Amino acid sequence: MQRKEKHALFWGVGQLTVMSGSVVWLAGDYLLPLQWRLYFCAFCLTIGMAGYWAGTQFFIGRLREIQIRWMVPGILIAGAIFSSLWTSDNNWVAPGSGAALGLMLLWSGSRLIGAENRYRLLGLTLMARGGFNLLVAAALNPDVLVMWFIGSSILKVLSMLGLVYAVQDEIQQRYARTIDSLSHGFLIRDRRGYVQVANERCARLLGFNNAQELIGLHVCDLLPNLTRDMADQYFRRFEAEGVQYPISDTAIMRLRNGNSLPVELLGSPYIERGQLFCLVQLLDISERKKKDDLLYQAARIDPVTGFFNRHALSTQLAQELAHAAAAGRECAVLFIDLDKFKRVNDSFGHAAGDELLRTAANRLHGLLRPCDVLSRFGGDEFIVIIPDLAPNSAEQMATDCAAEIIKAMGRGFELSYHAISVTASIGIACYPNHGGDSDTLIRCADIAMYEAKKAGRGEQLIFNDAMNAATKDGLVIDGALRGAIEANEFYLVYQAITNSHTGKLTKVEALLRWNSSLLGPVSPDRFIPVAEDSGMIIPLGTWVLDQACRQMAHWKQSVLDDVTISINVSAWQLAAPDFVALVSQALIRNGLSPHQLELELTERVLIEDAANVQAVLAQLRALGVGISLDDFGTGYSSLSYLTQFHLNTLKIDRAFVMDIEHSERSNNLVHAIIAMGHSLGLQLVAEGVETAGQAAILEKMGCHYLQGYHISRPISPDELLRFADDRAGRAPAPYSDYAI
Ligand SMILES: Nc1nc2c(ncn2[C@@H]2O[C@@H]3COP(=O)(O)O[C@H]4[C@@H](O)[C@H](n5cnc6c(=O)[nH]c(N)nc65)O[C@@H]4COP(=O)(O)O[C@H]3[C@H]2O)c(=O)[nH]1
Repeated sequence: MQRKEKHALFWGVGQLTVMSGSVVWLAGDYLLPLQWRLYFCAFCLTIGMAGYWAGTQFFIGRLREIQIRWMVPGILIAGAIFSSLWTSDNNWVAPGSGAALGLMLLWSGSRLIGAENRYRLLGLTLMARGGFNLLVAAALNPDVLVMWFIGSSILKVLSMLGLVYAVQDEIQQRYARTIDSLSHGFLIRDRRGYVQVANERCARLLGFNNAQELIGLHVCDLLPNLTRDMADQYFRRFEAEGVQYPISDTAIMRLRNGNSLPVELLGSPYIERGQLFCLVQLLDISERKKKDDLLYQAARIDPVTGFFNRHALSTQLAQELAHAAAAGRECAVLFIDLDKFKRVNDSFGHAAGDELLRTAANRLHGLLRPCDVLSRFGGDEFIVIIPDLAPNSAEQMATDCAAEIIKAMGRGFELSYHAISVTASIGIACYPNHGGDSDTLIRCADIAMYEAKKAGRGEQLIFNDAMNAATKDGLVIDGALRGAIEANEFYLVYQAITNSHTGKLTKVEALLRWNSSLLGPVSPDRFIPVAEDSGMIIPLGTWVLDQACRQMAHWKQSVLDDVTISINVSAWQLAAPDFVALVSQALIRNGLSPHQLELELTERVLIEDAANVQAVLAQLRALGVGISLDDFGTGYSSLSYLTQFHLNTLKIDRAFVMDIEHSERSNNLVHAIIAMGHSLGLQLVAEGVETAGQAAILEKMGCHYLQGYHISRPISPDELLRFADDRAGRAPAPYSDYAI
């Protein structure tokens, strides 16, 4: 039972028993014999007084448990005393009761007047009633009884009003205290949208001095993005059936000082006097929103460069493509890869790598239009979206932009502690020519970038279908390469390299062959680049080194005992930290002397990672292993490599040898290479010698060794042995019968 109801109960019981006692006494002997009326009235009086006393104590919060426990015995004792007093002289019943009641009411009124303000009216009326009762008790006669009845009825009505006022005020105060103690802002709006009730927290949240200032404002005054229509519609949602309460929404509220505050609104409807109201809780979510924003940023922004990351790029590109499709425009995607970035990271550390990425990104950004989008796609890869291009202009715009980027990247970077030069390779794909969705366009641009990288550093290429086919081929080969070593699908063939003057077999080149169980024979030109990309070249290269050395060991004591075997080594193998150890172990394991092994490198290997390569080559040279530069003349052809890397052998590419008989230019070029090789003390091998005429010219020019189909095709070990036997037994002569 609620507090006020208990109070009403006590007072009600008091009132009722007093009235019953009065009625029974006034009814006289008609109702009960005197003795019984005396008992009844004595107990009615004590119960009535106990009711007033307990009600008052309860009202002012002083009613204790022990007092309640003693109430019944107290009533019985007091009732017994009254009845024994009145039995001796019943003239005292009416004045005694009036006086006792009057004193009780005076006490009750004085307690209430001394309590809170809201009890004053009630207290006054009780005191008036008490005084009135005492007066009447003092001058009791039949006329006074009527007056007493009328007067006390009026005062009772006034007491009731005082009670109603006190109770209502207390309920309101309690209600206000409750909503003010809520940690959330809280307001009640009516059907028209006007604030009816608000708590202090709500006022503080919205920058008002007190809740009163909010009363009467329209919700549209607090929510800048809300129109009256929308506010009305919002309300109608409550009237719709099946809606779960509270309805939750987030909104930006306008503060009194004009600032805004993100809040979560929880709205619950309720009906009061047939009117629909909405009770709204306001939760300040500015901290949560800040965190959300941070998370959102973190999910979209690359922490190193501060530009979009891969995830944001896809979303952005999808939006640009949707816009382009709707507006009949074109769009270009530039896939940019910083060449040699890995080397910067490895040599100068990640801090320098990050600084390079940041500087490069800022430089890139400086070249773009405001509407272009720059993102770091991962590692050293950036993607630029050039949106909103006129029909048939995307490729031109993209190549112009790519040319500017390549130029800008080529200017070199002054980092905090290092000056670094990098180049950029760029692949371009355009919407709608190369694809209609972001994944396809990014993939196409990536493929084109890869091809651009293959074509040389600092290049740009637009995607075409042939590139796609090459990539698909690469993927198929990549899949088939897995497990191919374990399945013994590789073998080596050997191509003779003979002395140009004597025809004696001096060296053999080990060439890798792959007979794939899935794809059949696959040429090294197809699978070596794929193996290099996937990293498979490391175990494959180790296998070749081991196999070639083992074969050499097998040829010991034969006619091939003193030939040198040369094997091709890719850049990745050379970069592996244990490469020198692997070479040395292979030699020891197979009982070979280091000068019997020559490693063939391409020019690209030398420039990829010059500092590291130089160190590794120095160790290999120290070991006694020969180093030969393959395909000389096709790539960078920098003379500085020849001195810088202390090479033993220079292999002249077959592209020059091929035309030597008919092209004066090739002839002059080969001549110059041979002369230069002589001056540097290098051994010279001419590759791709296919005719006797070529062999004769090369011999005349002073080329030391010849290799090519004219001498022998790459052949199996047994055939090579027969070839060597044959050569050892007869005079120098053109030879081309061995072929596989
Ligand atoms: N047209 C013509 N071609 C001639 C003639 N004489 C030799 N050839 C071919 O020229 C290539 C010489 O090998 P390369 O320049 O090192 O070029 C090699 C080498 O770069 C790479 N390669 C082969 N085996 C290995 C290996 O074990 N490891 C690595 N990393 N690369 C290898 O694959 C390339 C191609 O190898 P192959 O297909 O075996 O092709 C071989 C050989 O068959 C000729 O007179 N005319």
